[in-house]
Amino acid sequence: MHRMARFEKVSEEQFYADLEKQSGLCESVRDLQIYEQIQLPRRATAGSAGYDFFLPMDLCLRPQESVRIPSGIRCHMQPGWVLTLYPRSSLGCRYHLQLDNTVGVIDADYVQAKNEGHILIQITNHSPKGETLRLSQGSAFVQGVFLSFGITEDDAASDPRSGGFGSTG
Ligand SMILES: O=c1ccn([C@H]2C[C@H](O)[C@@H](COP(=O)(O)OP(=O)(O)OP(=O)(O)O)O2)c(=O)[nH]1
Repeated sequence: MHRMARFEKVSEEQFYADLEKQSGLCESVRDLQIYEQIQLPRRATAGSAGYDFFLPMDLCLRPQESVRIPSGIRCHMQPGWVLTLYPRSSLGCRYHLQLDNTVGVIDADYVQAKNEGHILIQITNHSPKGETLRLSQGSAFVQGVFLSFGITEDDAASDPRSGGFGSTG
């Protein structure tokens, strides 16, 4: 097994700055000191591929509602690796919970971005039965899998990354 990455929390300032931008979330957590309780992603079993990401706050998501969740997490990776994010199967099956970008792609150089590489996770509750999704703080809600990748023989990309979500055009 390759050991090529390290999760850590973003700074408290960065976490709350990104949280402030999410009006729906902020109402309920403004006065709570949730930064201290953020947990690093972890695997549930010795053979799991997925690192569970835990909710930094309680979540109530009505049918067809979306939210961008600041995970509080950044990830250092060695070159040649990418972290991919997917819904947990249990939530996908019951609520058809989806990442709005279908799969999250966290690049190794994102950790150097101006926002400290803060991993943001945008999800929508597509419940076919019109159920509201309620999860409490600390619940696992998505999973991250590390993948290795190759590049083309004539690849010459050299620009540094400064942001995410469309920052490179
Ligand atoms: O669910 C996600 C997906 C991406 N990102 C961050 C990490 C990633 O490295 C960066 C850029 O993502 P991506 O390359 O998928 O988006 P893009 O629209 O192509 O943006 P860019 O031009 O910044 O590469 O945004 C997240 O925080 N959460």
